[in-house]
Amino acid sequence: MFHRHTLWRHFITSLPLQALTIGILATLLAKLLWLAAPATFTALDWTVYDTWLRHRAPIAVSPALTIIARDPVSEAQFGAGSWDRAILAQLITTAHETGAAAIGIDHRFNQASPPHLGGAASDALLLEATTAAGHLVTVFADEAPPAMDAIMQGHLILSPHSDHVARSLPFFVEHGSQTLPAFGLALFSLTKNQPLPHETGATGLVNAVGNGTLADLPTIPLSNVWGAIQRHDSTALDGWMKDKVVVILSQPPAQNLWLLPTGQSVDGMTAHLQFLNSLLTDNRLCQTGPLGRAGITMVFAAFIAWCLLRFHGSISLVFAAGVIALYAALTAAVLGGLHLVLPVALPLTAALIVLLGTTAWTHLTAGQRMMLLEQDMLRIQQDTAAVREALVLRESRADALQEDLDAAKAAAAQSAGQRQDLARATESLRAELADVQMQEQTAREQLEGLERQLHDLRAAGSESETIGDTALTQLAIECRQLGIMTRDASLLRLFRDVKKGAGSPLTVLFLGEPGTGKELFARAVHRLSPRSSRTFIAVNMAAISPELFESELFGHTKGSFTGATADRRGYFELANHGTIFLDEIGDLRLDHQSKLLRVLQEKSFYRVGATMPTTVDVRIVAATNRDLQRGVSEGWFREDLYFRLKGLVFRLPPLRERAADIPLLADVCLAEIAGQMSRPTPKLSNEALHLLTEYAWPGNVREFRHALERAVALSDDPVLTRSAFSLEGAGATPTLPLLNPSRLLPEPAGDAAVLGCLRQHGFDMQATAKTLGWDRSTVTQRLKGLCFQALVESNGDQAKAALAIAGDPTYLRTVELKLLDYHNHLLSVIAPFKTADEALADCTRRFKNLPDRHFASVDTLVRDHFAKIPPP
Ligand SMILES: Nc1ncnc2c1ncn2[C@@H]1O[C@H](COP(=O)(O)OP(=O)(O)OP(=O)(O)O)[C@@H](O)[C@H]1O
Repeated sequence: MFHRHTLWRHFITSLPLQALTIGILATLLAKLLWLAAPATFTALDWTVYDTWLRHRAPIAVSPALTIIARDPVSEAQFGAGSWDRAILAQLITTAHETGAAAIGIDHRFNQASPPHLGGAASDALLLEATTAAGHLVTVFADEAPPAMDAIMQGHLILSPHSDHVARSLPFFVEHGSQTLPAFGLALFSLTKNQPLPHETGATGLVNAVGNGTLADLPTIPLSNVWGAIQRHDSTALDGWMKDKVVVILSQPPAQNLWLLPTGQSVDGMTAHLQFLNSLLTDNRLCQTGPLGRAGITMVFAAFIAWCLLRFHGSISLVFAAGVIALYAALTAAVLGGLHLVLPVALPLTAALIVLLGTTAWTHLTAGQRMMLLEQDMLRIQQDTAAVREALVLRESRADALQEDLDAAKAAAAQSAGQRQDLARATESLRAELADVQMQEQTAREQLEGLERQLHDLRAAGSESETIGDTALTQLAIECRQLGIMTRDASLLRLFRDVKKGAGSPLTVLFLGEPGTGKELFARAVHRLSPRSSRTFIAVNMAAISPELFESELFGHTKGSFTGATADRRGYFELANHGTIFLDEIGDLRLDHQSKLLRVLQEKSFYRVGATMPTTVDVRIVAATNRDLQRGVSEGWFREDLYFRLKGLVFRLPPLRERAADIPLLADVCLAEIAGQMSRPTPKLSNEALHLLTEYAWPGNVREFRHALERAVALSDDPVLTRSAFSLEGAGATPTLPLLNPSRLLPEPAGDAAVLGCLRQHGFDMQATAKTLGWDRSTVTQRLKGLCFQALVESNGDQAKAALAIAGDPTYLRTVELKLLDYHNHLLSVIAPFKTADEALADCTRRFKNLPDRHFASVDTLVRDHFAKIPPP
């Protein structure tokens, strides 16, 4: 089952999920706003439709429709009010006999004719005519005679929206137990001989010809038709009525008017006839239903939310605006092309809500997302370190096996007697080698995958932070006041978090390479904390002599040991109510670690020689450039102490990852250095600045400052050029340009250059070999020679030798492993021999690819080894 925390982590790291949630909430909120102001939202929602209706090209008038309407002549002839129903009966009979496809009349059969209009005789004639016509639709009347049951009755109702504009008519309305179809719809079904549709809740949109008045439809004056009937003019009657939908408008114009989107007020019959015309000309308009509208709004809102979350700053706004504009164009295109009306108000309101909501959400969760990203990065960094270690071991194993294989092959060629044994040994070595090479390849692929993930996370980390330029500038000013020079966004963000954490009592741990400013930040924590008016004590744990550890840290009482001539307070007491900075905490011996742990846990300790404990109130800040996590897994750092120190952890980025800081630091340092030497401040040439920016700076700002000091001291020029800096000196790690490396470093290239290239590639043999254009075993032999040489120079101290080769502590572990492996292999090769000379003779054969200059080191190592073996 999913843990709540896991779900939250999953949610906050998944952009699509967040976008979808924001989309759903925005849709709901937009709907609520709609309910609060329905008229405004309705008017906005139909803007595109209303505008389109007024400005589009007029739709066709159906040739299959004939509307017979009263005219001044007929008014004079038959009177201005209701007619004698015998006239209507005559018109219906004529239409029927002429072959009309369907007949519609606006007559209501709910009252008997008065005697002066024909009375019962005319009623009988009309009933007879309508019954004979069959295909006939009348307007619904409450109490129609029973004989009307065979004839269809339609309603003339429209459904005005909340802004009082009538844009649609209901397909059906309920009246008591009856379901009445719309007049136009009923006529259309009759004409086409189709059953009425079963869409009870559906509505039809009016797609009016012209302005939507009756005059825009094909009307024929009643007097003309009547004249033709009198003259028996069958040609004219055929032209008007044959195979057509004939609608006879016998009633004086109705008083009940509806406002159309075109701005015209029309009666219900006109609107229904407009609808009928749109059906006959296949110009029926559709609109999305409530579910469709909600769905479209949700997708639209979620997409905008995704744009805002995915891209930051003004780019995200440009994307969001683009999506909105695209949707507006789409609504117009879909209405014009597909005759489908898409929602407008709901999506636009939701978009606005998303715009505000997403900005607020991003700000509210920025800290959390950053924390999760950092956790992920830390985890992947640990995985990467483990895989790198596995890779190094496999790589070394593969190289050693290759050497053994070569030696076995050479032996097999020389010794005829043991040929079979040697062939078997060769075969098994070959199989083992293939196996190890495969494992190496797998580890390499895994490593590449992890490094890609790390890269993506770093990119996400720098993207997901949305501190504006003004905020960054303000942070840079605050940093400067504390002596921290930077304009790097990641360091400024870290400073912002340090500022936040400084107020809490939590222990702070700074990690980072030497010279990255850990002590500077530790002092900043103190100055930004409520303890800033009290003492700040910095203790270098690596520099305290082991014998004096307790006395230095906890103090002693007079006479507690020889030389303790008076009571003395230790650093913890001196820092009481203030801050103690435990620098180089990773270099603390294990026995001292447990003593320190007790103080951190209990905030009390015994002075050396004291019988009563001393209690203090101190804020702990610690720093190290060593990997404490690895220390825990390798056993040189106590896990409980590590957890005590891990209150707030900050990893300071190395200078090479903060290229923007180089010019700033150069300006500040040069001004300071020149001031100290009472000289005018020199400038840096562009080339020199480029060199400083390209350099890897393993000693970070400290090394950077020293390089500038050296350059200023040795040059009198007002402009420091590239030649003023000797960065390829001891311990330097030049960054090799990515030119054709094989041309740059021919085979006899100096060891320093090969080492530089190895460091540049993090001691990845394959990558180094590729850059140099050599095969991997040549690079391995070079590194092996260098490792042997470093071992000799450090008198067999493997840690020291590894550090000399690694240069940068980041790769110390990798080099340590390789060095150990090379050395162990050498020892395993010479193990069977009794004397150094015999062993060396075998080494010459075995390590035939090792550069000659390194054999002196092999010689020393082998002889030292045999010198240590006691004589039998
Ligand atoms: N951002 C910075 N702005 C100005 N000076 C800096 C900056 N970072 C480091 N320095 C300077 O670099 C030198 C080394 O800094 P600091 O001692 O704080 O580094 P550190 O990480 O604690 O080094 P170590 O691990 O070797 O103790 C100091 O002189 C410090 O003032």
